Amino acid sequence: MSRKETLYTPYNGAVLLENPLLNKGLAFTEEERLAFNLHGLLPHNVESIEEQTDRAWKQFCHFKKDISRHVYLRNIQDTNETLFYNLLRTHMQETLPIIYTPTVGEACEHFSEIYRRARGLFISWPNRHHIDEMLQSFSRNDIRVIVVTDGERILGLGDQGVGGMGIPIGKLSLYTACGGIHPASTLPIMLDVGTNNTQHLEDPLYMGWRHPRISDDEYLEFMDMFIEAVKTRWPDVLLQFEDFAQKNATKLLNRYRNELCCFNDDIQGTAAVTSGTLMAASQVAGTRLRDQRVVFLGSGSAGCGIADKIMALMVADGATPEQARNNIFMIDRFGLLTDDMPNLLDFQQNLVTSRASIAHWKVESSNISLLEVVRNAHPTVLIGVSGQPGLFSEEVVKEMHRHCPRPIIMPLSNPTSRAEAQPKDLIEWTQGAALIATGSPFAPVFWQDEHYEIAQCNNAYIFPGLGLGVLASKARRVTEAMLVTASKTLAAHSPLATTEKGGLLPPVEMIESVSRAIALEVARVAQQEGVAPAMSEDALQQSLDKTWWNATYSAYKRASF
Ligand SMILES: O=C([O-])CC(=O)C(=O)O
Ligand SMILES: [Mg+2]
Repeated sequence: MSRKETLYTPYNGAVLLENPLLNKGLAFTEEERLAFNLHGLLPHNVESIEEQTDRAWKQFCHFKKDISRHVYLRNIQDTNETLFYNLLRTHMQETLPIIYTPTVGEACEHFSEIYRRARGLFISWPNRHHIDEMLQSFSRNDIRVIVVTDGERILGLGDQGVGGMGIPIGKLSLYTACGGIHPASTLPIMLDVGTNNTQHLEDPLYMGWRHPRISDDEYLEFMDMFIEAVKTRWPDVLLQFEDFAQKNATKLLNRYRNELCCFNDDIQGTAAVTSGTLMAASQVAGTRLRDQRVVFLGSGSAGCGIADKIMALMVADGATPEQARNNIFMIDRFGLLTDDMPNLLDFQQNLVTSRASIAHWKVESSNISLLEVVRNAHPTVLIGVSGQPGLFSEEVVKEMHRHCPRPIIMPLSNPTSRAEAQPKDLIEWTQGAALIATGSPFAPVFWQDEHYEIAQCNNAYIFPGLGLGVLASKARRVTEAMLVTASKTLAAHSPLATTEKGGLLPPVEMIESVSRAIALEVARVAQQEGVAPAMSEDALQQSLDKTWWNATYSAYKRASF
């Protein structure tokens, strides 16, 4: 952990209090108040960060609605970031669902209503010829992590236009709260290329560019301009793509993955956390990963990203590529994806089921439903990435359980309102046998005197640690092997798999320590893969400690401009 250093700043008086990265509020000491002309601007008492956190926590509890709590927390973030992160770290379980999934979804939908103060960069299509200037004039030089969205597929809530900015802000809060990345080195970016959401377009309060979305070649040109500008301004930055529409997500990742250090969280982060959870669940169920039969409901870029990753892991676990392929079943709204279907998307081609291999199945029509797949394929794992609530019905789940003693069921769609099933129903329908992981947080289930922790299989278990590992090792790329090691490290921290108690994944209070473990492994693999400079183990540890930011105040001394 880094020691507190003295910070030299030229700012003083009200300007110092106005800067959320520098403001300490009542925690400015007597000497600092004198040196920085703060006397008179603050109430008399000097407080510790613990006292400030206590007050903030009481105020937080005073708000009853989640969205009001979100607005309150965001306000602290925009006034005093150190306090914000100390509050988050002190009350992780209560604050994470407010600042992140699920409440961040509501915050995106109501962004223009709840907006208070600017944060990050808004780059709109009409300003596309000034992207370089916008980045160059951005006041902080040492940006090391960017999360960017164009707001087109916000969680399972669709196109939120400029409101999508809530997601990069929320994700970066977790980079700091869970991954120890200094808040001054993070930057949320919203690429405003319009919106096709008529409700927003017609809303007089809507704050974004009021125009239908730019698409196709024009859109790609805009993205190219943005990426070029980022590469010029911050060539070593880690860029995370977040909540882009399915039609663009894979395309953009493939277009830029060799251009700069980047990854797509919905494709790769979700795949990594799901594979890690599946490894842990397989261990609990007493089965091998290579023997799982996995049904996906939802065949978009996220579902296919997970499927690709699981297939690769099955092969690493001893299956032949064909065996692995035959144990994966992808379903979209037209039913099971089969090799005779027209209009398959690029990333689906490798995942379709061959008609020949299922010729013996008993089905009613050529569109094979989820229930029919479950009846015929006898899956051991059911993964939901459909954005459609309730599709893991009682009939489907009971049918699955008839052929599988410990069904692994993951309704991953976010936010809570989009989950494919409610954990309490899954427990009841399977008489407590289901191993469950959801995308959004769910309370534990009590059923027949037993207590079941519900794991939150959310990419929040991966990206903060991945980011920390990339920064500490100075990695230039995010490779698949780095993501695999993140999954394995997460699985190794599963309470249920290692101690037979608790949930499939560690509680959120432990994300911080899990992130550190993931960071170390990611950094080691980055070196092995040759995408990070060689470093001794000691140097690596030191770099990790140095990168880690604690939410405590530095001592301030005056600097001249
Ligand atoms: O934000 C989350 O909670 C997980 C995620 O990336 C998504 O659902 O798009
Ligand atoms: Mg996302």
